[in-house]
Amino acid sequence: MEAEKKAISLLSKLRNELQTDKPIIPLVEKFADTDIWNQYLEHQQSLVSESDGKPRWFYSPWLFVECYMYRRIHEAVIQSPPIDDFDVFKESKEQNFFESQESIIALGTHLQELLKTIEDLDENNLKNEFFKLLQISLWGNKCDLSLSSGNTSSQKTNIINSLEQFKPFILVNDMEHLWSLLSNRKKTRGKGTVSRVDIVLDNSGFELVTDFILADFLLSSKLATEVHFYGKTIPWFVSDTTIHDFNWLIEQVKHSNHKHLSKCGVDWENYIKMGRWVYHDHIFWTLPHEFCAMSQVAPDLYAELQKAHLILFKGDLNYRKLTGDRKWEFTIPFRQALNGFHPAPLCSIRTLKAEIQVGLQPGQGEQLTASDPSWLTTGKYGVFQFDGPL
Ligand SMILES: O=P(O)(O)OC[C@@]1(O)O[C@H](CO)[C@@H](O)[C@@H]1O
Ligand SMILES: [Mn+2]
Repeated sequence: MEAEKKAISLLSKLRNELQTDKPIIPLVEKFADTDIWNQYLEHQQSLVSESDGKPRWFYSPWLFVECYMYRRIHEAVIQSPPIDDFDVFKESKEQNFFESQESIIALGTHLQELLKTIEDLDENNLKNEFFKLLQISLWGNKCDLSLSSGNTSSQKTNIINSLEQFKPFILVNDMEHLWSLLSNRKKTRGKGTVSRVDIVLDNSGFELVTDFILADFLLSSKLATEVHFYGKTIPWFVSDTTIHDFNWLIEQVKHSNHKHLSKCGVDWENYIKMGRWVYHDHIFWTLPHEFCAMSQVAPDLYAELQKAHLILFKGDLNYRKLTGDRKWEFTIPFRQALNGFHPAPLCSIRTLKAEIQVGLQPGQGEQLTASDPSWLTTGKYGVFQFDGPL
């Protein structure tokens, strides 16, 4: 109880600092990333020219203060042993999973039915199935909990039946490039060679299930021989996946009463045991840095990503970090916004929740603003935005 009281008082202090636009202060508790964070704060400070020279909550870049807020929430917890491994968002993440049960069962059933005949599917049918599961993973990204302020944001209807209806809302659709890349590699790779797809995960719960379904299909269709996942080391943007969420979800699926779903769970656990699915942790994902800084700030992670043949970046926050969260013109090419970040061919799979979008056709953004003024922030629109080999 003493520890809880302490954590709550630290959180109240944080809320007060935020609400009254106090200066951003350095982190105090020693943790793996404390020094890098404090260096970054100093760098932000050097950019401020006002009289007291301190970055403040209301006048600093949104990406930076938002990441800082989640890092400070974590600091309040690690300063309060013995509850220092407490995940303040655990309950809402689990609730999202349970509330999406029907939809999850429908997806598990769809996958298991598909796997029965996958060996006999011709090229065209395989491609159609690939596109379906990509779109499911895209719309799964609607279900994040930070946009809804931690309120329920589960998937209640069977998403498979809605794919055609949602298609007009895909603003950039590079799915064909993904297919060409993976199917050409499948045809030309020699026996025993690897095709590796890396997925930079976003939200736990329903979205993570859609990512697992896609990853299972990638192996079962032989479009990939290995899938590597990247999660967050600390609780992040409410619903983001940690190793605990990753393992918890597979356990839940495995112990489901539904035979198709529990089969999914058994298979997924086996993929992990066999090293065909690999989970990676790295503190870089919970730093405020944009991805073009990765090769300098986290060269080991950059080198790991370079081993992939394709990297899928899930979600809105990853898109903001890919593009530096800048006020780009809507028509600027995606590659230009990536600003030199190119560990391997990559694709952002993201529903739009923040006021940034690049790579649109001339006039497309203006047209959307006229017909649907909140198009950038509601999660109603989505993109598959690919940046191919250099
Ligand atoms: O990355 P995700 O889960 O798709 O979205 C995270 C998000 O909801 O959090 C922020 C709002 O707090 C926005 O950047 C973004 O829309
Ligand atoms: Mn998220």
